[in-house]
Amino acid sequence: METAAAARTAPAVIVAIDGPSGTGKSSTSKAVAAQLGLSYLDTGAQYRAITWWMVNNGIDITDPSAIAGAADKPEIVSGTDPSGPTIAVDGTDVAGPIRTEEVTSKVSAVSAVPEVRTRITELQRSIAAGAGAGIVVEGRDIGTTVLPDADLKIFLTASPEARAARRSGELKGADVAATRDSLIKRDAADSGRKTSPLAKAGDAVEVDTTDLTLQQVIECVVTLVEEKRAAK
Ligand SMILES: Nc1ncnc2c1ncn2[C@@H]1O[C@H](COP(=O)(O)OP(=O)(O)OP(=O)(O)O)[C@@H](O)[C@H]1O
Ligand SMILES: Nc1ccn([C@@H]2O[C@H](COP(=O)(O)O)[C@@H](O)[C@H]2O)c(=O)n1
Repeated sequence: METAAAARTAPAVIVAIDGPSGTGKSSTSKAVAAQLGLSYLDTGAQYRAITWWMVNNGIDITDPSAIAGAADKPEIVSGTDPSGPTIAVDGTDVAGPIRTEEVTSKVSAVSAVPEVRTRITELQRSIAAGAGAGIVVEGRDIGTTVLPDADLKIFLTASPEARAARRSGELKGADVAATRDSLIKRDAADSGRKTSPLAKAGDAVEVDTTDLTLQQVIECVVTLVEEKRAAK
C-alpha cells in the first residue's frame, strides 16, 4: 500500500480498464486504486443506475426513442472512493437495487441508446477530469471512447467457463451453465451495438485472467501503472 504522502507527490495517472462481464474489472480496479491512492469509477454502475430509473419510471425498455427521450431526466451521482464506492439516483442510494436480475437483463438495451451514452460519457469525463491524484475507470468503452488519451489501457479477458464459475460462486451456487449463457448473451449485445461497443483499444494491454488469481492480476496492473508513472 502506497503512503498518502507518496500518492500526493506522484504524477496524476488515468487508467482505463475494459473487458467483458466477469473478467475481474471491478475487483481489480478497486484494489489497484486503493493501493495507489487513486479514485475509482465503476461505469457499469452508472448504466445500471439509469436502467433502474427507466424501469422504475415505467419507460418502455423495448422502445429506444422512449429511452432517448428520458435519458437526461435522472440525476446520477457516483462516489469514487475505492474503499466505499457509491451510486445514487435523484438522491437515493441504489447500490443494491441496480444489481437485481431485472436490471442486469435490461441494461444492455438501455446502454445501447446513443442519447444515454452521450449523457453518461459526459459525466464520466467530468469525474475523471476532477480526480486530482488520478483515477481508475472501468467499463466497456473507456479506452476506445471515454478516455482515449488515458495513460494506461488494460483489456481484461477470461474464458466464459472461468467467468461463469466466478459469478456462480458469488451468486451462492447459481447454475453455472445458465450463468455462462447469460454472460455470453450480454457480451454479444454489448459488443454488437453500433454506438461505442465493448472493444479493446488498439493500444491496450490485454491480460488473460483465466489462470491467474485476483491477487496476481492486481499485482500485474499495479506494476504497469507504476511503470507509466515512473515514465511521466
Ligand atoms: N482472477 C480471478 N480469479 C478468481 N476470481 C476472480 C478473479 N477476478 C475476479 N474474480 C471474482 O470474479 C467475480 C467477478 O469479478 P468482478 O465483479 O470484478 O468482474 P467484472 O469484470 O467487474 O464484472 P462485470 O462486468 O459483470 O461487473 C467476483 O466474485 C470476483 O471476486
Ligand atoms: N463503459 C460501459 C460500462 C458498462 N456498460 C453497460 O452496463 C452494463 C453493466 O455493466 P457491469 O460492468 O456492471 O456488468 C454492461 O453490460 C453494458 O451494457 C456499457 O455499455 N459501457
